[in-house]
Amino acid sequence: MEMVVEVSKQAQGHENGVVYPSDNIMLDLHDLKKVYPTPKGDYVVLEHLNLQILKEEFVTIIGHSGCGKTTMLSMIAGLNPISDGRISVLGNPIKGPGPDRGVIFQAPSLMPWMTALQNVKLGVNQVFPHASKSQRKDIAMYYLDKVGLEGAFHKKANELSQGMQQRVGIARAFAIKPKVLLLDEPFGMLDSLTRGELQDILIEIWNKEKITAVMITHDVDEAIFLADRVVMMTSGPRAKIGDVLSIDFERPRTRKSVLEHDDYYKYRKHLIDFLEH
Ligand SMILES: Nc1ncnc2c1ncn2[C@@H]1O[C@H](COP(=O)(O)OP(=O)(O)OP(=O)(O)O)[C@@H](O)[C@H]1O
Repeated sequence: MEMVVEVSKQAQGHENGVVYPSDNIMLDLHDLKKVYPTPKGDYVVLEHLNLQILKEEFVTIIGHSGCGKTTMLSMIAGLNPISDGRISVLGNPIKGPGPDRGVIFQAPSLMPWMTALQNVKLGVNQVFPHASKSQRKDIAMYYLDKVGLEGAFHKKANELSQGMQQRVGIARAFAIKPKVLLLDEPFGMLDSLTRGELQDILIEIWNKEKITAVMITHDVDEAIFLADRVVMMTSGPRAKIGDVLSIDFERPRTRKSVLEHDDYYKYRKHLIDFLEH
């Protein structure tokens, strides 16, 4: 990724020795801390966590189970209070959830009695209250079409397979046109074929919409295939960013081209070595 360095010191972000011009930074996590009170006393999950994510970047997050990945993502989403430090979107500290950040969870939590279209329209109606009814419907249909659900607009959510429900979840998140998309193991419960299909759909829409994506995954291959950078978290308590790996494969990528690339096993080894130590 090309770095512009001719900016004043004050307007720069610093991370792992890399300097980013501030107008290129979408998300800034600064000295972030999270403490959960427990019956045995305070549990410090995250401490001194610093991470900057660039506009239009796709970042994947890996780390051992329980290190605090979901905690970090839910704090970015504004759904989990920050104990100390700061999270900013385009330089503005977040104060809670907002339509600038869309979230996709492992289970999409749709309204089961509503159709796919109605589920997507729920978010669209909230975010675009001044658009006409037909404009809002068009937005919802556009994204349902993009995720391959053109024939299932009027199916109730509880009549859809898990993979189809997650497609609705993806459509719903993109339809509110967020600046940042936050994904918490979105394909964790799906079979590998569906998982691959949805990865392709996700990348296609992300690429077209030019938004920033932050995705937690336990799958090292998925982390490499999707990301511009893979962020590795240390094990808790007091977890922080342990290492960051830039994935320099050209886009668009195919699984075949990635697997056949000379650097693929080097990247893979780097991530596995981190997780094993
Ligand atoms: N509300 C809470 N109160 C107390 N402790 C919590 C709370 N939520 C999470 N934790 C603890 O904080 C730690 C981090 O949890 P978190 O779910 O963020 O980890 P994770 O890395 O996303 O895990 P996984 O990969 O298994 O999903 C865990 O030890 C968890 O038990």
